[in-house]
Amino acid sequence: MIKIAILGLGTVGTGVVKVVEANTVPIQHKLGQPLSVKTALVRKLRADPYQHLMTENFREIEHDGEIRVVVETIGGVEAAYEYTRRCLMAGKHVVTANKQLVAEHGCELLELARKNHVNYLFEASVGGGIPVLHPLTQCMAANRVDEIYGILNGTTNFILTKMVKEGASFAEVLKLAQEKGYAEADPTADVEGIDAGRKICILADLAFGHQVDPAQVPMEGITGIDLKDVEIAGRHGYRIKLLGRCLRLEGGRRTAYVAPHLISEENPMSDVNDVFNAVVVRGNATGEVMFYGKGAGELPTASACVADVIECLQEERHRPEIGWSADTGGFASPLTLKNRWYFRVGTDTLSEALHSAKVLEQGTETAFITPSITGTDAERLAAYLPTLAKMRVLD
Ligand SMILES: NC(=O)C1=CN([C@@H]2O[C@H](COP(=O)(O)OP(=O)(O)OC[C@H]3O[C@@H](n4cnc5c(N)ncnc54)[C@H](OP(=O)(O)O)[C@@H]3O)[C@@H](O)[C@H]2O)C=CC1
Ligand SMILES: N[C@@H](CC=O)C(=O)O
Ligand code: NA
Repeated sequence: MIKIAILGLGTVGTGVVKVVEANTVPIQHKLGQPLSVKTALVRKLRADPYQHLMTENFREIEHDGEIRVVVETIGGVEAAYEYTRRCLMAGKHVVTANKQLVAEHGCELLELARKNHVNYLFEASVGGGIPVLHPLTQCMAANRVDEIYGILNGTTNFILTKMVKEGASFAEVLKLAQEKGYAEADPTADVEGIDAGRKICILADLAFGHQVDPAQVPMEGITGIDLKDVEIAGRHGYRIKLLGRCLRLEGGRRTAYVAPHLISEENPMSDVNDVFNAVVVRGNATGEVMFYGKGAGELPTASACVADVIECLQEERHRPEIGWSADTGGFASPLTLKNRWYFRVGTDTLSEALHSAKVLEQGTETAFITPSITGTDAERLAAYLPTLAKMRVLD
């Protein structure tokens, strides 16, 4: 019998126990032995179906020689960082869903894992249950990855879908997303684009092999989206989605950002709804490859955690190099990127200078799409016009 422990018995932690219990047969088939959860660290003991697993004492897990893999689902940085370090130093593999910790300290924790001859795996941290990090680093290993973009946050995609399709209010759908276990403990991270920002940083780290500092990545969420723009975009063949995007630039530089985009209805990404996420990876040999599935929720996320547990146990003697350097040099501002931009301005005419813009609608306000311009030029234009909305178009 192989024993594992869980740190934090919330939505994902509980899902891990459920997946291990529900899938004993297929898991045993892969490991040659049964797998079971021995201990779960909680802040406070409570009445719960899994009360028999609970401890409030981290040292019980740290010093338990029987526990070979620890699944960290506490979230945040402080306690999660300290416990992860201590588990790795105690010679235990660590698996996590915690994108904040991976985005901020992943490179360093991978190095610590390497030194201690164990694994640090985090497939659940991006795209929840969608396999994306393994395909990126393994199946697409023969490519130079030039771009990744995607819908990376289940909560905001769920909110946008329900608001647009069912006319639900923002507050009511956010509450529903929290009840379903999709949202972060502090949902500001979801709605302000910070969660998607952490995920695009992890994708960029792995794709480009260099640390991307989340503090350098502009992150815009969905709170500024006006349903009026959703309607205008819809009448002209576009949908509005929150995208994370990272690109390789000329000269070896890289950039990343999160922002709402207009997406043509012809692009399958425009039809990714509810809690579903989709990630497109553009490799120089494969062209665009798209990954699609549930980006949040108890069981999909737990599925990715347990798969990482199985991988750690299967590959105890084989640790492939992920290739993620702590060097942050070469990161460029996404304002240098050229795109067409959607604008809605509070005026009924456009100046001569904007004659090349494609006007979508004109009344007391004007909605138009610019030719391809840099983010800096779009900012200048926004300062010059009475701008009510401004968004990149996914070209
Ligand atoms: N929910 C989802 O769909 C997904 C979540 N994730 C990530 O997974 C992680 C966990 O998320 P989720 O399960 O939703 O969050 P929850 O808030 O549901 O669970 C976190 C659990 O950790 C416990 N905890 C907090 N601090 C400590 C501590 N010091 N010692 C022991 N236990 C502690 C909390 O206890 P208490 O209640 O007492 O605070 C809570 O039960 C996060 O990093 C999140 O970003 C990733 C993908 C999807
Ligand atoms: N809060 C996150 C959870 C999964 O990463 C989301 O909504 O995507
Ligand atoms: Na994943």
